[in-house]
Amino acid sequence: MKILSAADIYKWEQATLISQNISSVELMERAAEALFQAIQQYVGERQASFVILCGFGNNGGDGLALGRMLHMAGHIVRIHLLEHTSYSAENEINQQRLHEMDISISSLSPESILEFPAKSILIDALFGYGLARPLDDRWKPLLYQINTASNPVLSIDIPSGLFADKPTPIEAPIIQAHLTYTFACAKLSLLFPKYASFTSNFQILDIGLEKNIENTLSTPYEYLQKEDVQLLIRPLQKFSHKGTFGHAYMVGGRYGSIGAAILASKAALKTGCGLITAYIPACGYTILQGAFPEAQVETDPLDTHISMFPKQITDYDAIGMGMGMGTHPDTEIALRQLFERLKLMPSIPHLLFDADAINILAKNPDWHVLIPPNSILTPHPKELERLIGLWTDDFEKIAKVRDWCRRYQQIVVIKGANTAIVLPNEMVHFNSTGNPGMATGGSGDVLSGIITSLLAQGHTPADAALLGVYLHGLAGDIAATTIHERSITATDIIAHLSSAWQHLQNPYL
Ligand SMILES: NC(=O)C1=CN([C@@H]2O[C@H](COP(=O)(O)OP(=O)(O)OC[C@H]3O[C@@H](n4cnc5c(N)ncnc54)[C@H](OP(=O)(O)O)[C@@H]3O)[C@@H](O)[C@H]2O)[C@H](O)CC1
Ligand SMILES: [K+]
Repeated sequence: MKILSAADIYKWEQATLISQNISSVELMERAAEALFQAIQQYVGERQASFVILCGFGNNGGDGLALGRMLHMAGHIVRIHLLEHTSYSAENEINQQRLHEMDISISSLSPESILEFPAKSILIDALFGYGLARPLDDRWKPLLYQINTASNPVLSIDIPSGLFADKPTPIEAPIIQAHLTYTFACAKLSLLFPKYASFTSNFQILDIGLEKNIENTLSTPYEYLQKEDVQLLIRPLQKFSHKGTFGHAYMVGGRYGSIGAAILASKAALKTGCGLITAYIPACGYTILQGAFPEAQVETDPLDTHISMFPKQITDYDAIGMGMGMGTHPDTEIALRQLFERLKLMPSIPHLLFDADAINILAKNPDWHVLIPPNSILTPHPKELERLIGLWTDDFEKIAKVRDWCRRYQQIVVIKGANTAIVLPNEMVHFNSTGNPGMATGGSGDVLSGIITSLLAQGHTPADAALLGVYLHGLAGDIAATTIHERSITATDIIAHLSSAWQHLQNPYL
């Protein structure tokens, strides 16, 4: 699914009105109907109480129309409307519809002192994507009352005060929504860690905007969903043997963190590659063989860390390296020598660099040009910062990574909530699966194993990164259905990979 700018969503909306021959009030009614259905689901069977805070534009219009529908369904509804010199036409029509039904509207100003009945749900319909500049300090008292109330806050389209597609200064007043119902497509700001306190959760509501028109709007940003990744799966063949599914080589571990290599290797096998060989320092031999009999194990001549890469390393289909590897100077030299060898080879395996492999690369900026094109780097935010330097906001971070990927023709997977996969063509895919419980030690090692496995199975690097990230998040989401998010471990993610495959390949789920 595309992630569009506010300007493009407006174009999409206007072109839909013409192509479907409907009025903007009818489209607003459709949007309110979608909101109403979603909120009915949120409250369940019970009668609920709502306080709807409406602005003077179409975001406010949505709130007014929703208020009418909730009232008609028997809920207790209080509607507040910002006093203003002029309202949008659709807003006025919806005010009129409420008057005709004798549903009262109270006035609201930035100075209002409000009382929210206990257990009522607050609906934020103050500003949507029409926000033209950050809200000024005059709005602070009103937004403070909403943000500090114990009531749940549901935002319509976007938390009021937040720009959809450009940086918002976080010292400006912004609604802190528990859940945002956003129309037609995801918005960039809903996906960025910097705004997480305003947008902890969101749900996309389909309001029937014309698909053909969406296809004409171009954007470098995509929201990665099930239907996108299903297209990337390579089918299993009846006459397959273990060689068909590729041989992955997992390089990592040092004294004290052999577990990282075990997790990555297990995840690789569970994702479906035919064979895996782990290359670890000698101290890990017994541990790895004991923990994981399916793996083949090769060891470095040194006991504590990796000091060389064996000659045959280039015989494998894919190599994932760096998990728990450490940055010992010997390891650094070994990596440099590997690059020299790769340069001389006519064809090389697909490569994934994680954790300490990235830290070594960050320490040596002159090596960046040596990383073979189409390699995958999977940094967490701190590793990314070491690699590309600081950024002032998430928009700049993404711009810097896009620049990096184009310049070096590499794929960067920025790990975190809504992991972003940035491709050499500068497309950015934000993942839709995963949960906070996955921010746990070893989760990244599992992701490296999954992606390396998909590379070994013959997926292109871009497909392996997209499918791998989605699958990893999905396994975590399925784990969270039976294990509390706080208790999810990396091993649980591996244990649920099989269900994630089943879910992904089942069209009815
Ligand atoms: N996506 C869709 O297809 C649909 C979306 N809908 C809803 O419409 C809103 C967008 O509505 P719009 O009227 O364009 O804008 P807003 O309601 O967000 O607000 C616009 C008014 O706010 C004023 N404004 C802007 N910035 C500020 C500020 N910092 N302080 C005070 N006032 C501000 C602006 O006036 P200015 O001239 O002063 O800029 C506008 O008057 C969208 O988010 C959806 O909720 C449709 O209902 C259905 C289809
Ligand atoms: K809003």
